[in-house]
Amino acid sequence: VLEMQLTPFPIILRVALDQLQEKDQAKIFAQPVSVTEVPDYLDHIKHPMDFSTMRKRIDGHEYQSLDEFEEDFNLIINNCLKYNAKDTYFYRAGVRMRDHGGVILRRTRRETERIG
Ligand SMILES: CCOC(=O)c1ccc2c(c1)NC(=O)[C@@H](C)N2
Repeated sequence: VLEMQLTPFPIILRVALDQLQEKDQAKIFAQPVSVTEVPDYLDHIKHPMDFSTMRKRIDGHEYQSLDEFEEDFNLIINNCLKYNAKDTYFYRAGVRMRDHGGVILRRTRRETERIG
């Protein structure tokens, strides 16, 4: 039986975002990369993204689907893997977040669309 999720969509996204941020204990993905700390960041990264911006987009009802939410998550990861050299702490944190995020987002998608 096709069973759609009864939980409001913004709640589902906030729970997923909280689960992603649990995997960012160092909070390196929590806020926009500081252009004072990293002056050349915006020369390389044309579409910055971070978890606080994603939270604002949830509150502003800017995500119409889980795909759109995942698109911003993938932006965080791909920006990180692009800007940081492979032998850096940041790059390795990006790889780990990509892997953790995949598990969390797959579970969220499965729980949202239940076909019983
Ligand atoms: C206080 C100094 O902070 C940083 O240099 C810094 C802080 C956070 C960062 C970052 C750099 N680079 C990044 O690519 C993303 C993952 N986060």
